[in-house]
Amino acid sequence: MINQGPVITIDGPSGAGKGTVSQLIAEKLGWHILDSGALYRLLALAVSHHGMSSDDVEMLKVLAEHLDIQFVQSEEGKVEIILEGEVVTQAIRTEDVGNCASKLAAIPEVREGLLLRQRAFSQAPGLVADGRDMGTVVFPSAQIKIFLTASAEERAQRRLQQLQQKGEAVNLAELVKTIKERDERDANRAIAPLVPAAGALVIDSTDLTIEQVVEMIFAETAKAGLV
Ligand SMILES: Nc1ncnc2c1ncn2[C@@H]1O[C@H](COP(=O)(O)OP(=O)(O)O)[C@@H](O)[C@H]1O
Ligand SMILES: Nc1ccn([C@@H]2O[C@H](COP(=O)(O)OP(=O)(O)O)[C@@H](O)[C@H]2O)c(=O)n1
Repeated sequence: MINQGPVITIDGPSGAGKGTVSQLIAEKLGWHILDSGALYRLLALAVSHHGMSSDDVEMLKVLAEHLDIQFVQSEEGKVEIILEGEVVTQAIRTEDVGNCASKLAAIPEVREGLLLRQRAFSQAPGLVADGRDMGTVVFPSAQIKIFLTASAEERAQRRLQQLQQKGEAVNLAELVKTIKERDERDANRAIAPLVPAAGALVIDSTDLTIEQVVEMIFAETAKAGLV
């Protein structure tokens, strides 16, 4: 792998705060960001748009390799996600798309198809990569590896608020159930299961604020001499 600058990987289960924290760290450092979950979500949406079967794994691999995606940064710093010419920034964030993404993510050919695309995000001055296997598979030589977690109940509560703000009708018991199902699938799949990378700093954010988590990761970055 060509090293295009330092990489911070932030892996962990759904709702642990990875996306929020990655964004804040990337802004603070002026580095690039990879939201790898968005790639799995985009693939899920494309499969549904094209009416494809998830049994045809070779076709899924081809689609993953060639999916027409753009991450476009607006002047206000907001990122719009475009799939095959259509703005899907909001459309990929539904629970349905997330569940479908989680199922596709267990297919080895899908992960293989997305691997090089993810590595291509590693560009100077540096990258903050958010996902499940960033430190274990995609960027094994990352300078800093974080495993961010929180209790399933806390994560479901956070997700509830997030979805309610977007006007999506969900209930807490249902969310706890799907979060646990997703944890189970992520942790037990044969390929790239969700586990802390060797040497990762494990942060349990259940009783921490977003700012406290950001500070802890920033302190690691400073300790490693990257800022
Ligand atoms: N440490 C924290 N304390 C409280 N709420 C948090 C914390 N970290 C994240 N959140 C909130 O939880 C929700 C889910 O966070 P998100 O970054 O989307 O998680 P992930 O990317 O791990 O799925 C967001 O609404 C976010 O503001
Ligand atoms: N690097 C990654 C990122 C996401 N995923 C999968 O893709 C799904 C969507 O990722 P996400 O981070 O956007 O979603 P949430 O689980 O936070 O809702 C997850 O449920 C994972 O199963 C993965 O397997 N590997």
